[in-house]
Amino acid sequence: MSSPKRVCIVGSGNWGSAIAKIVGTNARNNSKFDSTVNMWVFEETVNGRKLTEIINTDHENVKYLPGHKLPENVVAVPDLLDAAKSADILLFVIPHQFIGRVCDTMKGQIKPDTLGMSLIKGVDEGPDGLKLISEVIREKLGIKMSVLMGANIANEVAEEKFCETTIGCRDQAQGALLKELMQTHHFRVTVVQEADVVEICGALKNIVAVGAGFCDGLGFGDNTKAASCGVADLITTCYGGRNRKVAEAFAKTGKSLEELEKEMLNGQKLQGPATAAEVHTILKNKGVLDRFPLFNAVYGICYEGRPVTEFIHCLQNHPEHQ
Ligand SMILES: NC(=O)C1=CN([C@@H]2O[C@H](COP(=O)(O)OP(=O)(O)OC[C@H]3O[C@@H](n4cnc5c(N)ncnc54)[C@H](O)[C@@H]3O)[C@@H](O)[C@H]2O)C=CC1
Ligand SMILES: O=C(CO)COP(=O)(O)O
Repeated sequence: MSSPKRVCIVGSGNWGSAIAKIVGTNARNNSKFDSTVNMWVFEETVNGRKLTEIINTDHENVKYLPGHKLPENVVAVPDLLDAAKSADILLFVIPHQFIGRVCDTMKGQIKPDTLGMSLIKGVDEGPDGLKLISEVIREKLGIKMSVLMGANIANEVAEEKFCETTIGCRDQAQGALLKELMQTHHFRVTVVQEADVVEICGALKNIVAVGAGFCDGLGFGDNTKAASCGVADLITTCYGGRNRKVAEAFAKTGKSLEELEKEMLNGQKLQGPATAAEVHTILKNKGVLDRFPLFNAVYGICYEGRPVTEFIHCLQNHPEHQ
Protein backbone atom coordinates (compact mmCIF):
# COMPACT_ATOMS: atom_id res chain seq x y z
CA MET A 1 0.00 0.00 0.00
CA SER A 2 1.29 3.47 -0.82
CA SER A 3 2.15 5.79 2.07
CA PRO A 4 -0.55 8.13 3.38
CA LYS A 5 -1.00 11.27 1.28
CA ARG A 6 -0.03 14.52 2.92
CA VAL A 7 -2.53 17.33 2.38
CA CYS A 8 -1.85 21.06 2.48
CA ILE A 9 -4.54 23.75 2.28
CA VAL A 10 -3.12 26.84 0.60
CA GLY A 11 -5.26 29.55 2.18
CA SER A 12 -7.14 30.14 5.41
CA GLY A 13 -9.87 32.69 4.71
CA ASN A 14 -13.60 32.11 5.11
CA TRP A 15 -13.80 29.20 2.66
CA GLY A 16 -10.29 27.86 3.38
CA SER A 17 -11.18 27.55 7.07
CA ALA A 18 -14.53 25.86 6.41
CA ILE A 19 -12.71 23.42 4.14
CA ALA A 20 -10.08 22.83 6.84
CA LYS A 21 -12.86 21.63 9.12
CA ILE A 22 -13.93 19.01 6.57
CA VAL A 23 -10.50 17.97 5.34
CA GLY A 24 -9.02 17.80 8.85
CA THR A 25 -11.79 15.47 9.99
CA ASN A 26 -11.64 13.26 6.89
CA ALA A 27 -7.83 13.02 6.92
CA ARG A 28 -7.86 11.99 10.58
CA ASN A 29 -10.37 9.21 9.90
CA ASN A 30 -9.01 7.80 6.63
CA SER A 31 -5.72 5.91 6.50
CA LYS A 32 -5.17 6.96 2.88
CA PHE A 33 -4.29 10.40 4.22
CA ASP A 34 -1.68 11.59 6.69
CA SER A 35 -3.60 12.82 9.71
CA THR A 36 -1.67 16.09 9.93
CA VAL A 37 -3.09 18.66 7.52
CA ASN A 38 -1.02 21.80 6.99
CA MET A 39 -2.87 25.04 6.37
CA TRP A 40 -0.92 27.98 5.00
CA VAL A 41 -1.95 31.15 6.81
CA PHE A 42 -1.12 34.59 5.41
CA GLU A 43 0.12 35.83 8.78
CA GLU A 44 -1.50 38.76 10.49
CA THR A 45 -2.02 40.01 14.01
CA VAL A 46 -5.48 39.67 15.52
CA ASN A 47 -6.18 41.14 18.97
CA GLY A 48 -2.44 41.41 19.59
CA ARG A 49 -1.72 37.74 18.74
CA LYS A 50 -0.47 36.04 15.61
CA LEU A 51 -3.30 34.36 13.73
CA THR A 52 -1.27 31.14 13.36
CA GLU A 53 -0.72 31.03 17.12
CA ILE A 54 -4.44 31.55 17.75
CA ILE A 55 -5.37 28.76 15.34
CA ASN A 56 -2.79 26.33 16.73
CA THR A 57 -3.68 27.06 20.36
CA ASP A 58 -7.42 27.76 20.30
CA HIS A 59 -8.19 25.83 17.08
CA GLU A 60 -10.36 28.57 15.71
CA ASN A 61 -9.82 31.06 12.92
CA VAL A 62 -11.31 33.90 14.93
CA LYS A 63 -11.03 36.40 12.10
CA TYR A 64 -12.31 34.54 9.04
CA LEU A 65 -14.51 31.77 10.47
CA PRO A 66 -15.38 32.76 14.03
CA GLY A 67 -17.46 30.40 16.11
CA HIS A 68 -16.18 27.13 14.59
CA LYS A 69 -13.56 24.85 16.07
CA LEU A 70 -11.07 23.42 13.59
CA PRO A 71 -9.83 19.87 14.11
CA GLU A 72 -6.60 19.82 16.15
CA ASN A 73 -4.74 17.95 13.39
CA VAL A 74 -5.06 21.06 11.17
CA VAL A 75 -1.79 22.91 11.71
CA ALA A 76 -1.50 26.59 10.76
CA VAL A 77 1.85 27.34 9.09
CA PRO A 78 2.92 30.92 8.31
CA ASP A 79 5.62 30.02 5.77
CA LEU A 80 4.13 28.94 2.43
CA LEU A 81 7.00 26.64 1.46
CA ASP A 82 7.15 24.98 4.89
CA ALA A 83 3.44 24.30 4.57
CA ALA A 84 3.47 23.01 0.98
CA LYS A 85 6.83 21.42 0.20
CA SER A 86 6.05 17.88 1.39
CA ALA A 87 2.42 17.82 0.26
CA ASP A 88 1.02 15.15 -2.07
CA ILE A 89 -2.27 17.04 -2.40
CA LEU A 90 -2.51 20.83 -2.53
CA LEU A 91 -5.90 22.53 -2.10
CA PHE A 92 -5.76 26.09 -3.40
CA VAL A 93 -8.29 28.34 -1.69
CA ILE A 94 -7.25 31.99 -1.68
CA PRO A 95 -8.89 35.06 -3.28
CA HIS A 96 -8.04 34.81 -6.98
CA GLN A 97 -6.11 38.08 -7.13
CA PHE A 98 -3.27 36.55 -5.07
CA ILE A 99 -2.74 33.29 -6.99
CA GLY A 100 0.04 34.53 -9.30
CA ARG A 101 2.35 35.60 -6.49
CA VAL A 102 1.60 32.52 -4.41
CA CYS A 103 2.48 30.19 -7.32
CA ASP A 104 5.66 32.14 -8.08
CA THR A 105 6.79 31.51 -4.50
CA MET A 106 6.01 27.78 -4.75
CA LYS A 107 7.55 27.24 -8.17
CA GLY A 108 10.20 24.48 -8.14
CA GLN A 109 9.76 23.97 -4.38
CA ILE A 110 7.00 21.35 -4.30
CA LYS A 111 6.92 17.65 -5.20
CA PRO A 112 6.60 17.27 -8.99
CA ASP A 113 3.86 14.63 -8.74
CA THR A 114 1.66 16.65 -6.37
CA LEU A 115 -2.06 16.69 -7.17
CA GLY A 116 -3.59 20.15 -7.08
CA MET A 117 -7.22 21.14 -6.69
CA SER A 118 -8.47 24.71 -7.00
CA LEU A 119 -11.44 25.89 -4.94
CA ILE A 120 -10.88 29.44 -6.18
CA LYS A 121 -13.65 31.28 -8.02
CA GLY A 122 -12.25 33.80 -10.47
CA VAL A 123 -10.49 34.08 -13.82
CA ASP A 124 -7.27 35.49 -15.13
CA GLU A 125 -6.88 37.50 -18.32
CA GLY A 126 -4.08 36.08 -20.40
CA PRO A 127 -2.82 37.68 -23.62
CA ASP A 128 -5.04 35.32 -25.65
CA GLY A 129 -8.16 35.87 -23.59
CA LEU A 130 -9.66 34.16 -20.62
CA LYS A 131 -7.48 31.91 -18.54
CA LEU A 132 -8.81 29.63 -15.83
CA ILE A 133 -7.18 29.88 -12.42
CA SER A 134 -6.46 26.13 -12.52
CA GLU A 135 -4.63 26.76 -15.79
CA VAL A 136 -2.53 29.49 -14.19
CA ILE A 137 -1.56 27.10 -11.40
CA ARG A 138 -0.92 24.21 -13.82
CA GLU A 139 1.32 26.34 -16.00
CA LYS A 140 3.28 27.90 -13.17
CA LEU A 141 3.76 24.75 -11.08
CA GLY A 142 3.57 21.99 -13.70
CA ILE A 143 1.19 19.86 -11.63
CA LYS A 144 -2.08 18.04 -12.41
CA MET A 145 -5.07 20.20 -11.52
CA SER A 146 -8.69 19.52 -10.62
CA VAL A 147 -11.33 21.94 -9.34
CA LEU A 148 -14.08 21.94 -6.72
CA MET A 149 -16.98 24.39 -7.04
CA GLY A 150 -20.59 24.53 -5.93
CA ALA A 151 -23.30 26.48 -4.19
CA ASN A 152 -21.24 26.45 -1.01
CA ILE A 153 -21.44 29.50 1.22
CA ALA A 154 -18.63 28.89 3.69
CA ASN A 155 -20.48 29.69 6.91
CA GLU A 156 -23.32 27.34 5.98
CA VAL A 157 -20.88 24.54 5.10
CA ALA A 158 -19.12 25.07 8.45
CA GLU A 159 -22.49 24.86 10.19
CA GLU A 160 -22.97 21.48 8.48
CA LYS A 161 -26.07 22.58 6.62
CA PHE A 162 -26.56 20.14 3.75
CA CYS A 163 -25.17 21.09 0.36
CA GLU A 164 -23.78 19.64 -2.84
CA THR A 165 -20.58 20.37 -4.67
CA THR A 166 -18.84 19.26 -7.85
CA ILE A 167 -15.28 18.13 -8.43
CA GLY A 168 -14.09 18.55 -12.00
CA CYS A 169 -11.33 16.01 -12.59
CA ARG A 170 -10.23 14.38 -15.82
CA ASP A 171 -8.64 11.33 -14.14
CA GLN A 172 -11.07 8.85 -12.57
CA ALA A 173 -8.75 7.49 -9.89
CA GLN A 174 -7.66 10.96 -8.80
CA GLY A 175 -11.28 12.12 -8.77
CA ALA A 176 -12.21 9.23 -6.49
CA LEU A 177 -9.34 10.02 -4.10
CA LEU A 178 -10.24 13.71 -3.96
CA LYS A 179 -13.86 12.80 -3.30
CA GLU A 180 -12.78 10.66 -0.33
CA LEU A 181 -10.89 13.64 1.02
CA MET A 182 -13.74 16.13 0.61
CA GLN A 183 -17.06 14.35 1.06
CA THR A 184 -18.98 14.31 4.32
CA HIS A 185 -22.49 13.43 5.31
CA HIS A 186 -23.49 17.08 4.84
CA PHE A 187 -21.22 18.01 1.94
CA ARG A 188 -22.00 15.70 -0.97
CA VAL A 189 -19.59 15.49 -3.86
CA THR A 190 -20.24 14.62 -7.51
CA VAL A 191 -17.20 14.05 -9.71
CA VAL A 192 -17.42 15.00 -13.39
CA GLN A 193 -14.82 15.12 -16.12
CA GLU A 194 -15.77 18.54 -17.52
CA ALA A 195 -13.47 20.46 -15.19
CA ASP A 196 -13.38 23.65 -17.29
CA VAL A 197 -17.17 23.99 -17.28
CA VAL A 198 -17.29 23.56 -13.51
CA GLU A 199 -14.66 26.24 -13.05
CA ILE A 200 -16.01 28.84 -15.46
CA CYS A 201 -19.53 28.63 -13.98
CA GLY A 202 -18.09 29.07 -10.49
CA ALA A 203 -16.17 32.16 -11.58
CA LEU A 204 -18.76 33.98 -13.66
CA LYS A 205 -21.62 33.65 -11.20
CA ASN A 206 -19.83 36.19 -8.98
CA ILE A 207 -20.41 38.93 -11.55
CA VAL A 208 -24.10 38.05 -11.69
CA ALA A 209 -24.20 38.18 -7.87
CA VAL A 210 -22.99 41.78 -7.97
CA GLY A 211 -25.84 42.59 -10.40
CA ALA A 212 -28.32 40.87 -8.07
CA GLY A 213 -27.06 43.03 -5.21
CA PHE A 214 -27.61 46.17 -7.27
CA CYS A 215 -31.22 45.07 -7.92
CA ASP A 216 -31.81 44.59 -4.19
CA GLY A 217 -30.15 47.88 -3.31
CA LEU A 218 -32.25 49.73 -5.88
CA GLY A 219 -35.43 48.17 -4.55
CA PHE A 220 -36.36 46.07 -7.56
CA GLY A 221 -38.43 42.95 -7.13
CA ASP A 222 -37.71 39.27 -7.40
CA ASN A 223 -38.58 39.18 -11.12
CA THR A 224 -35.88 41.71 -11.90
CA LYS A 225 -33.29 39.80 -9.91
CA ALA A 226 -34.28 36.47 -11.43
CA ALA A 227 -33.87 37.94 -14.93
CA SER A 228 -30.14 37.69 -14.30
CA CYS A 229 -30.24 34.38 -12.48
CA GLY A 230 -29.47 30.81 -13.50
CA VAL A 231 -29.18 27.69 -11.39
CA ALA A 232 -27.63 26.35 -8.18
CA ASP A 233 -24.62 28.48 -7.31
CA LEU A 234 -26.18 31.45 -9.06
CA ILE A 235 -29.30 31.16 -6.93
CA THR A 236 -27.30 30.77 -3.74
CA THR A 237 -24.92 33.58 -4.53
CA CYS A 238 -27.72 35.95 -5.56
CA TYR A 239 -29.40 35.50 -2.16
CA GLY A 240 -26.74 34.75 0.42
CA GLY A 241 -23.29 35.66 -0.93
CA ARG A 242 -20.91 38.48 -0.03
CA ASN A 243 -20.80 39.87 -3.58
CA ARG A 244 -24.55 40.39 -3.51
CA LYS A 245 -24.56 41.83 0.00
CA VAL A 246 -21.86 44.41 -0.65
CA ALA A 247 -23.36 45.36 -4.03
CA GLU A 248 -26.70 46.01 -2.30
CA ALA A 249 -25.00 48.31 0.20
CA PHE A 250 -23.20 50.04 -2.69
CA ALA A 251 -26.49 50.82 -4.37
CA LYS A 252 -28.07 52.00 -1.10
CA THR A 253 -25.27 54.07 0.42
CA GLY A 254 -23.23 55.44 -2.47
CA LYS A 255 -20.00 54.44 -0.65
CA SER A 256 -17.23 52.89 -2.75
CA LEU A 257 -16.89 49.12 -3.10
CA GLU A 258 -13.43 49.20 -1.47
CA GLU A 259 -14.80 51.08 1.52
CA LEU A 260 -17.74 48.69 1.89
CA GLU A 261 -15.54 45.61 1.50
CA LYS A 262 -13.40 46.87 4.39
CA GLU A 263 -16.40 47.86 6.52
CA MET A 264 -18.54 44.79 5.94
CA LEU A 265 -16.15 41.90 5.33
CA ASN A 266 -13.37 42.27 7.91
CA GLY A 267 -10.58 41.27 5.52
CA GLN A 268 -12.57 38.86 3.33
CA LYS A 269 -12.36 39.58 -0.38
CA LEU A 270 -14.97 40.16 -3.07
CA GLN A 271 -14.31 38.24 -6.27
CA GLY A 272 -17.13 39.62 -8.44
CA PRO A 273 -15.89 43.15 -9.27
CA ALA A 274 -12.36 41.94 -10.14
CA THR A 275 -13.82 39.13 -12.25
CA ALA A 276 -16.03 41.67 -14.03
CA ALA A 277 -12.90 43.69 -14.87
CA GLU A 278 -10.99 40.68 -16.18
CA VAL A 279 -13.92 39.41 -18.22
CA HIS A 280 -14.53 42.93 -19.56
CA THR A 281 -11.00 43.12 -21.01
CA ILE A 282 -11.38 39.68 -22.55
CA LEU A 283 -14.76 40.46 -24.16
CA LYS A 284 -13.53 43.84 -25.37
CA ASN A 285 -10.45 42.30 -27.00
CA LYS A 286 -12.70 39.82 -28.75
CA GLY A 287 -15.11 42.58 -29.85
CA VAL A 288 -18.14 40.90 -28.27
CA LEU A 289 -18.92 43.24 -25.37
CA ASP A 290 -22.35 44.12 -26.73
CA ARG A 291 -23.40 40.48 -26.41
CA PHE A 292 -22.90 40.57 -22.63
CA PRO A 293 -24.92 43.55 -21.33
CA LEU A 294 -25.08 42.31 -17.73
CA PHE A 295 -21.32 41.80 -17.41
CA ASN A 296 -20.79 45.13 -19.16
CA ALA A 297 -23.18 46.99 -16.87
CA VAL A 298 -21.64 45.55 -13.70
CA TYR A 299 -18.19 46.56 -14.97
CA GLY A 300 -19.31 50.09 -15.90
CA ILE A 301 -20.80 50.65 -12.44
CA CYS A 302 -17.86 49.15 -10.54
CA TYR A 303 -15.05 50.76 -12.53
CA GLU A 304 -16.23 53.52 -14.85
CA GLY A 305 -18.33 55.57 -12.49
CA ARG A 306 -21.61 54.76 -14.24
CA PRO A 307 -24.42 55.50 -11.79
CA VAL A 308 -25.87 52.36 -10.26
CA THR A 309 -29.31 53.89 -10.77
CA GLU A 310 -28.81 53.22 -14.49
CA PHE A 311 -28.23 49.50 -13.93
CA ILE A 312 -31.57 48.34 -15.30
CA HIS A 313 -31.29 50.85 -18.12
CA CYS A 314 -28.11 49.12 -19.23
CA LEU A 315 -29.98 45.85 -19.48
CA GLN A 316 -32.93 47.06 -21.50
CA ASN A 317 -31.19 46.62 -24.85
CA HIS A 318 -30.11 43.02 -24.58
CA PRO A 319 -29.39 41.58 -28.06
CA GLU A 320 -31.84 38.79 -27.26
CA HIS A 321 -34.61 41.40 -26.90
CA GLN A 322 -34.19 42.97 -30.33
N1 LIG B 1 -16.37 32.29 1.32
C1 LIG B 1 -17.19 31.53 0.61
O1 LIG B 1 -18.36 31.34 0.97
C2 LIG B 1 -16.69 30.84 -0.62
C3 LIG B 1 -15.55 31.28 -1.27
N2 LIG B 1 -15.13 30.64 -2.42
C4 LIG B 1 -13.95 31.09 -3.14
O2 LIG B 1 -12.77 30.71 -2.42
C5 LIG B 1 -11.72 31.65 -2.66
C6 LIG B 1 -11.15 32.09 -1.32
O3 LIG B 1 -12.17 32.72 -0.58
P1 LIG B 1 -12.17 32.83 1.01
O4 LIG B 1 -11.49 31.66 1.65
O5 LIG B 1 -13.59 33.09 1.39
O6 LIG B 1 -11.22 34.08 1.27
P2 LIG B 1 -11.63 35.45 2.03
O7 LIG B 1 -12.59 36.22 1.19
O8 LIG B 1 -12.00 35.13 3.43
O9 LIG B 1 -10.24 36.29 1.98
C7 LIG B 1 -9.41 36.48 3.06
C8 LIG B 1 -8.16 35.64 2.91
O10 LIG B 1 -7.26 36.27 2.00
C9 LIG B 1 -5.97 36.26 2.58
N3 LIG B 1 -5.09 37.28 2.03
C10 LIG B 1 -5.13 38.64 2.22
N4 LIG B 1 -4.10 39.22 1.58
C11 LIG B 1 -3.39 38.21 0.97
C12 LIG B 1 -2.23 38.16 0.15
N5 LIG B 1 -1.59 39.27 -0.20
N6 LIG B 1 -1.80 36.95 -0.29
C13 LIG B 1 -2.47 35.83 0.02
N7 LIG B 1 -3.57 35.80 0.80
C14 LIG B 1 -4.02 36.98 1.26
C15 LIG B 1 -6.27 36.49 4.06
O11 LIG B 1 -5.16 36.11 4.83
C16 LIG B 1 -7.44 35.55 4.24
O12 LIG B 1 -7.00 34.22 4.46
C17 LIG B 1 -12.36 32.80 -3.49
O13 LIG B 1 -12.02 32.63 -4.84
C18 LIG B 1 -13.87 32.60 -3.29
O14 LIG B 1 -14.64 33.02 -4.41
C19 LIG B 1 -15.80 29.56 -2.92
C20 LIG B 1 -16.91 29.07 -2.29
C21 LIG B 1 -17.45 29.67 -1.09
O1 LIG C 1 -19.07 31.20 -3.93
C1 LIG C 1 -19.81 31.39 -3.00
C2 LIG C 1 -20.98 30.51 -2.73
O2 LIG C 1 -21.00 29.38 -3.54
C3 LIG C 1 -19.62 32.56 -2.08
O3 LIG C 1 -20.01 33.74 -2.75
P1 LIG C 1 -19.55 35.14 -2.17
O4 LIG C 1 -18.05 35.24 -2.39
O5 LIG C 1 -20.31 36.18 -2.94
O6 LIG C 1 -19.90 35.14 -0.69
